[in-house]
Amino acid sequence: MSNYDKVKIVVVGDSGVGKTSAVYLICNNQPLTSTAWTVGASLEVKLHEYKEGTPQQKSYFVDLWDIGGSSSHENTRPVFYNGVNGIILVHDLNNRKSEVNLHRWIMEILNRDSGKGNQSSDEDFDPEQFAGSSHIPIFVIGTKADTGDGVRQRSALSRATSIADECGADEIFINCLDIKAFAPGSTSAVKLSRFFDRVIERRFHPDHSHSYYDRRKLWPQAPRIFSDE
Ligand SMILES: Nc1nc2c(ncn2[C@@H]2O[C@H](COP(=O)(O)OP(=O)(O)OP(=O)(O)O)[C@@H](O)[C@H]2O)c(=O)[nH]1
Repeated sequence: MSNYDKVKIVVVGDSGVGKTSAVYLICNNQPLTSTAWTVGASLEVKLHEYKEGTPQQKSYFVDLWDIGGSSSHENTRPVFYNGVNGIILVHDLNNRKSEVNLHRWIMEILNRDSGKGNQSSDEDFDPEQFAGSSHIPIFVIGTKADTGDGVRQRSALSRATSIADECGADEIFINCLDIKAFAPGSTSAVKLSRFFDRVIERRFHPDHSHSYYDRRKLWPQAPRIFSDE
């Protein structure tokens, strides 16, 4: 197998929101027809072309760690958060609570070393501090855009209430069962590719990534909390 450099991205969100379905679609370019609860975590790998079409183009492996959302596994999950280079937050567009709960998922990743796990409350979450202290790129996926009226309701919400906006992250709404959800050139595919580029840039070319963080007015003095730096 080719020896490409790789980055690690964890995919988190409540049980049943569609993490496994989204990861499968991203890595296999086809929808998953039958799913089961993810126990622990499962790993899918995508070969990504960094800065495709430019002289800097290079292939990298993107490891997508699909973390089981069941609360019964929360004590064992922190082991999967070591050396994380990026985070994909997944919520069900027809289940507003699943978006609110993403605060807890972020706190679980932040607290992985403290033993607090998922016991943090929504009130503990300070997106500015989170983004500033970790500098970890985040991407948000809203699933089940094909069902209910979740997309309409979600679009009507003020931007201030969106987790993506709180974290300075890009966001897409998709139907994970649609083979065209990440069709080449589509908005979703372009945003996802840009996110992978950011994760790779920050891990392997940190000198080039300042403009991204400057734009988001992050907190430069904050301690670095993730270990692989
Ligand atoms: N209609 C529709 N169904 C979806 C979509 N995404 C996921 N599903 C369905 O939702 C159910 C749960 O999907 P999973 O991908 O297993 O959810 P998960 O987040 O990985 O769940 P856990 O493994 O328990 O953490 C499955 O029946 C999927 O087929 C979507 O965009 N549209």
